[in-house]
Amino acid sequence: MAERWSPDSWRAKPIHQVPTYPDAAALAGVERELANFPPLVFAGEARRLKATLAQVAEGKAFLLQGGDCAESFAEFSANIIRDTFRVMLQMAVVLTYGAAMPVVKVGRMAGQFAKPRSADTETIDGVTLPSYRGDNINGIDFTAEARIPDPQRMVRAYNQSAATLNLLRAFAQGGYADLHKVHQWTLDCVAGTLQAARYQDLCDRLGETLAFMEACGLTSDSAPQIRETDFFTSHEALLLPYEQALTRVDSTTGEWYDCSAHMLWIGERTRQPDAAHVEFLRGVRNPIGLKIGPNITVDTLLHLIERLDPDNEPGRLTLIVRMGAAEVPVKLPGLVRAVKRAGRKIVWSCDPMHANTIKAASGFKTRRFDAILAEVRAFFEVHKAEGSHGGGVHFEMTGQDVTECVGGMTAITEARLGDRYHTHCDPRLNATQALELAFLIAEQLKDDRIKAAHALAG
Ligand SMILES: O=C[C@H](O)[C@H](O)COP(=O)(O)O
Ligand SMILES: C=C(OP(=O)(O)O)C(=O)O
Repeated sequence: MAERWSPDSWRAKPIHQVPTYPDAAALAGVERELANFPPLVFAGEARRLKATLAQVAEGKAFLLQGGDCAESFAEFSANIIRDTFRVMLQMAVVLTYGAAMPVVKVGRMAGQFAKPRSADTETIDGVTLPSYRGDNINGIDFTAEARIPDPQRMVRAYNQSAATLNLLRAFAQGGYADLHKVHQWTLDCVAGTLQAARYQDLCDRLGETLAFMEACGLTSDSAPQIRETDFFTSHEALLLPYEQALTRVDSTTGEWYDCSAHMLWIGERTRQPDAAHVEFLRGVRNPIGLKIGPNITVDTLLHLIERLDPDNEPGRLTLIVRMGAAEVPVKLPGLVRAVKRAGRKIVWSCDPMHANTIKAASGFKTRRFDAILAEVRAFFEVHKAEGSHGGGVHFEMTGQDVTECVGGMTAITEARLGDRYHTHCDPRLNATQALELAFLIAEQLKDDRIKAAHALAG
């Protein structure tokens, strides 16, 4: 018999990585308040994303998921939102050329606030305080007061998410994403780099293609995808009181949707099959992601897939692999084979960020561009060898000119990390690095595509 689910059934399960709020009544008050707020997304949009991800699962589309490691109240402005959106549009154009298939754009935006941490506490100069867990939970300042979980922060995160989503919708549908404007998406901080030159070259070719299509009668009026795009939002569904409060019954289908974002994912640290986060997400009908690290076994993975996607619904489940380049060739093939043998229609995506975090001598957390690229390459190699579709990538990145990851063509060195290190948690690719990575991935996808076509032609 199917196990009963309700938006609060997670409360009876063991839970990891959640804060203890000192004032339970204040928390309950905020949960009631949020439950009365309008949903941030509506179910039909989440279903549209699921249908698009089904195309990815079938090998007919490619997923680009990216954005901040942790959104923050301090770094909240129209320019920051616009710049991340712009660099994602640029990456999508580059990847569309390489993969020769539609690119599904999903931002880690408009809700990506809560962070799982390796340790519950942090010690600086002999003082130990609770870890910072994201702006919707506590403050980043290293003071005892800032680190106390405050439920009012959820209300502020909701409002910031609503404003962010509003702007993203306007950009995506209001003319900014028109393919005739591709030249204008280049950010000032990227201008003058090799990536900018390569991108301009691509734009020129795209301009000629658009002119040709117009001459054939295919205009923005007859093909709206030329003047607007779909842009979806996602975040880790970590802070369950917030997620539950935004979970609503869809009036058209009678099904439950978590209306805080189109797509939600379960992190590597909270994917225990019988614990709260899996319990919560198994019951909502959004497309969902599951992060998997090198220690997952075939049995656990198949058990999790069964729990999260019992109907084997294409587009429902995206497995986001984050193992590190060295582990991918060892651990991933067996998982891909088992999933294939089980007939599961899932999306495979590569997160080359989370198993590649290191500490620089200066103390900054960083990631090496080469290690990130090596993991992406290893991921696609495995899928090619297994005859499966490496369907997407998942990056922590920003449109800002930060110096948080080392390497890439503009050669950010460890010594320069302190110049513009603004992340609230993990190091992000800057706009130039993100675009460079998109070009390198596009080259590989194009190469694989051409080789596959030749092989088919005999
Ligand atoms: O983004 C992911 C995690 O929140 C992050 O890697 C944890 O960082 P920590 O190891 O500093 O806690
Ligand atoms: C915490 C994250 O990832 P993971 O669960 O893979 O460590 C994240 O993507 O922010």
